[in-house]
This record gives sequence, C-alpha cells and structure tokens, in this order.
Amino acid sequence: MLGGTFDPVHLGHLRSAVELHEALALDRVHMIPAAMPPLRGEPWVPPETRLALLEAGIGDTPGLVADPRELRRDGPSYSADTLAALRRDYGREARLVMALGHDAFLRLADWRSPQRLFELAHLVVIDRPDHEAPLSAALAELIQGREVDSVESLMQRPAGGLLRLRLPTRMAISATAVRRRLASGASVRYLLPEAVEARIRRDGLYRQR
Ligand SMILES: Nc1ncnc2c1ncn2[C@@H]1O[C@H](COP(=O)(O)OP(=O)(O)OP(=O)(O)O)[C@@H](O)[C@H]1O
Ligand SMILES: O=C(O)c1ccc[n+]([C@@H]2O[C@H](COP(=O)([O-])O)[C@@H](O)[C@H]2O)c1
Repeated sequence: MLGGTFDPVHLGHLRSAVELHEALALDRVHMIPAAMPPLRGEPWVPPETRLALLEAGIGDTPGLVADPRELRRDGPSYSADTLAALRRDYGREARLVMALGHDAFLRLADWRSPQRLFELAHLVVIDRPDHEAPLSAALAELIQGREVDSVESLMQRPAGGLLRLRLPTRMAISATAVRRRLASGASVRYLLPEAVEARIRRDGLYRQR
C-alpha cells in the first residue's frame, strides 16, 4: 500500500511506487488516495478528481493499481482501517507492506492506532530529499525492536517489521510545489506525467484554491 493525498499525484509518487515494486518484489502496489486525510486540511480538489488523476498517471504501468477503497468509507481515512481491509482481501499469511515517505513517518506516533499498523503490515520508510529530521521520543518508542536491515529479513514474516529504504531515484518533488506552480502559471513539465498535466489543464484544476 502506498497511500497519499495525491493532490495531485506526481512523478515522486509514481517513480517510488515502481521502485518499491521492484525492490521488494511485490505482486502489486495499491496506490490509495485518502478521501479525507486525517492530519491535514481539506485537499484542493475532491477525492474523485484526485483518483481520476491517479488513474491517468498510472496508465498501464505494470504492478501499480489505483485503489478507490478509501473513497467508499465515511469519515477520516485511517490507514489502520485500510490495512485491515487489505489483510482481509489477501489473507493471514500474505506479506503486507505499508510504504510511506520519511516526512509522513515522522508523524506516525500521532496516527490512529499506530501499534495496530504493525500488527497488520510491515512499514517501509522511503528516504526523501529535504526531509531528514530526528525522530521524536514517542516515535522511537513505537518502532523499538522492529527495525530490520534487509528486504529478506522483512519478508520472513507477514507483518510487524520496519525497513528504511533508499530507493535508486530520490526526487525532490512535492505536491505543494506542484500546486504552487500551477496556481502561479509556472511550468510543471517533467514533475507530473503528461496525462496528469493534460487533465489538469483540460479541467482548469489548481488555478486557485
Ligand atoms: N518525492 C517523493 N519521494 C518519495 N516519497 C514521496 C514523495 N512525495 C511524496 N511521497 C510520499 O508519498 C506519500 C503520499 O504523499 P502526499 O500525497 O502527501 O504527497 P506530497 O508531495 O508529500 O504532498 P504535499 O506537498 O501536499 O504534502 C507520503 O508517504 C509521502 O511521504
Ligand atoms: O491513519 C492515520 O491516522 C493517518 C494519519 C495521517 C496520514 N495517514 C495516511 O498517510 C498517507 C499520507 O498522508 P499525507 O497527509 O502525507 O498525504 C495517507 O494515506 C493518509 O491517509 C494516516
């Protein structure tokens, strides 16, 4: 699972998903837009639009799936609920991985039921340029004894481990910067897939909040 606000999806998300698929030899990567992201304000565009942009961005990329399941639930999109649903789909023995960037990881102790996340899945933290802050005491305690140093050790069990991964291509692209550029009329070429930019232009998205 790679969840996100995806407001909008950009090449940092998509390239990370492809490299996760390869590095962890995953069957597939469920990219899941949050209908209502729990720890931030309302996104600029509605969930259905963010999902449509994600579908356009993924296109026919092998191994990546745009998964609409959080749009079918009411209330905040808690990852523990999403992982519980994925666990039901894949069964008790499946290796389940929740991937997140280092910036999102830094706030993990504030998430709903953080211990439960580890009962349901492994966590893989993707190194992200410009996001290297020290861990809080609460986060250090939460992950104590969980860290492993290789994909092989992670995949020995269905859930419960933590792996920090430096993917081959680190991209300093953020949706915040993309929105700012769109709103100011600056170029977003090569930050987004062409199909995503085309859809944004066609529908006049992100011109203003
Ligand atoms: N360039 C990137 N490289 C690696 N991981 C990323 C990158 N951009 C986002 N992520 C990760 O993808 C997940 C979803 O990110 P999100 O949709 O919040 O995008 P964002 O670019 O961080 O957005 P914003 O700037 O609006 O906060 C998070 O776990 C985030 O850390
Ligand atoms: O479950 C939670 O409490 C929780 C709190 C904050 C973020 N998340 C999830 O983390 C992912 C990235 O969130 P964000 O806000 O960085 O786009 C997205 O899938 C969110 O639903 C989940």
